[in-house]
Amino acid sequence: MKILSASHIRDLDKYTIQNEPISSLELMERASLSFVEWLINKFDKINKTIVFCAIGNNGGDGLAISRLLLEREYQVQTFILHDAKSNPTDVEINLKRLKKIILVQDIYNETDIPDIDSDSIVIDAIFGSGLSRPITGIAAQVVHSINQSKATVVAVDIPSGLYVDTYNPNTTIIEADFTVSFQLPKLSFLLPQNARYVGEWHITDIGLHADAIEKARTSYYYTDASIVKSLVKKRDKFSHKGTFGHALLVGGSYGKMGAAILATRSCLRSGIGLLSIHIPACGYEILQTSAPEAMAMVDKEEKLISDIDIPDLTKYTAIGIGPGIGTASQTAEGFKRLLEQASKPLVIDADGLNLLSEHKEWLTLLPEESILTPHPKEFERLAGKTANEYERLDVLKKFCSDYKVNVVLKGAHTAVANAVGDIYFNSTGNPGMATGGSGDVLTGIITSLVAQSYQPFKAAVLGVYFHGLAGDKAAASKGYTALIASDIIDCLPQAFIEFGL
Ligand SMILES: NC(=O)C1=CN([C@@H]2O[C@H](COP(=O)(O)OP(=O)(O)OC[C@H]3O[C@@H](n4cnc5c(N)ncnc54)[C@H](O)[C@@H]3O)[C@@H](O)[C@H]2O)[C@@H](O)CC1
Ligand SMILES: [K+]
Repeated sequence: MKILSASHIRDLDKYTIQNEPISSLELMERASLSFVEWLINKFDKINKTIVFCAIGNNGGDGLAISRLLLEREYQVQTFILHDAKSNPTDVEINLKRLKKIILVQDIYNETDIPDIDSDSIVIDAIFGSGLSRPITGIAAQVVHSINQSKATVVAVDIPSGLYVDTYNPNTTIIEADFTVSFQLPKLSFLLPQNARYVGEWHITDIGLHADAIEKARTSYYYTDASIVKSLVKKRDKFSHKGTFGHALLVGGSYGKMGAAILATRSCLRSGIGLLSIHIPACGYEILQTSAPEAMAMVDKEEKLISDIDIPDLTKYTAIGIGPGIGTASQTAEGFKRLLEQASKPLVIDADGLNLLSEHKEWLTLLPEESILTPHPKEFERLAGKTANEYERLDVLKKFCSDYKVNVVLKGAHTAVANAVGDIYFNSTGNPGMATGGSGDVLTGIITSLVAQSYQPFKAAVLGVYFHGLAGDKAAASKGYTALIASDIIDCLPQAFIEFGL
């Protein structure tokens, strides 16, 4: 799915109205109906809904939603905030329609704000995608009352106060339990700093024109099943193991062989033809017993990786380095030599990233299209601190463009960025995956896909998606608390099978 800016959304709206064609009033009705259907489907029992509307189109949705709920015999109380001057026509019409059935209560000042029962559902239709400045005055007081209440809060399109795609330094923002948004996800939903405002978010299809969505230009995408289907390559019956590449993984040190093993096993489970792994001598038996399918090469050092003295690097179709290597000075030297010798993109994780942060001058040695997979803290060490997550996206784009690399910025909606400024946010995964070894598993998957000749950026997007999907399948049987990294590997087969792979 595409992620569009506030102005693109307005254009999409206009295009649909002109070309479907449909009146703006009808479009508002369709959006409101999709919200009501979601609401009724979600909650078995609805005691009472309290709808707060302002007088923009988001408020218009709220008025239409109130009427549609009343027609379905739900108990509804609707309040309208008189904050702005003039009402758009569609809002006027919806207000008149609603006033024929119930008394719509006005909010002019603080004493007009109702008490909010804890067992009610509050529908936030105060401001939507048209919000252009921080919320102040009576609207701010209403937002605070809603946030202080114990009621379940459902936001229409976007929590009031949040901007679609830019940072709002003002914190007068609705803290919704659920956000039901129209047609496409909004950038702000995907940034962890907004999780407390957005809650659990859902998208409803309101039939905005497909041609306009297709034509809209954006650099932000939400990696869903349809994007994944368009990127994966099926195996044909004449393929042999040479078709699926030969990967090299460099990992492990004394006490951290587990990281190398996890990357090895996930690489094997992601379709690699052949896998060699360079490990410290102490890891030889561990590796040969736990992953007999991989070929082991040992370092001259017993406990760590030093000289990654690999005769012919060109025979490997991808090289992954980092899991469990540590940051000892001999390892740093070996790592630097590998950077100098490698001509194909590298996949770099964990201590590989720490070594890069300690030696930023090595960043220019990275082969083009290499993939770096940092956590936010690791990224901060590489690229510097930012004031907020919107600014971090700009830094992410600049970093990728400066060094001509791909970065997988790990988090709840992992962001995969490339050198031309595209960012794909992932849709799979769960909190159970925040556990030791999960990142090593991801390194193995991405290395495997690059080795199978997926273009590195696509390999990263797909690797992140399948890693999350396998994690979701693991969580379905193990739950979030008990989930460990090996469970993700065990569920990779199911994740690939789901896409006919
Ligand atoms: N995008 C779509 O396809 C559709 C959008 N609809 C609804 O329309 C919404 C967007 O409507 P609008 O653009 O009218 O804007 P909003 O309803 O989001 O409200 C903004 C209105 O308040 C004013 N305003 C902005 N910031 C303010 C502030 N801090 N304090 C007071 N007033 C402020 C603006 O001038 C504007 O009139 C969407 O969020 C959605 O709910 C739906 O009705 C139909 C389909
Ligand atoms: K809203």
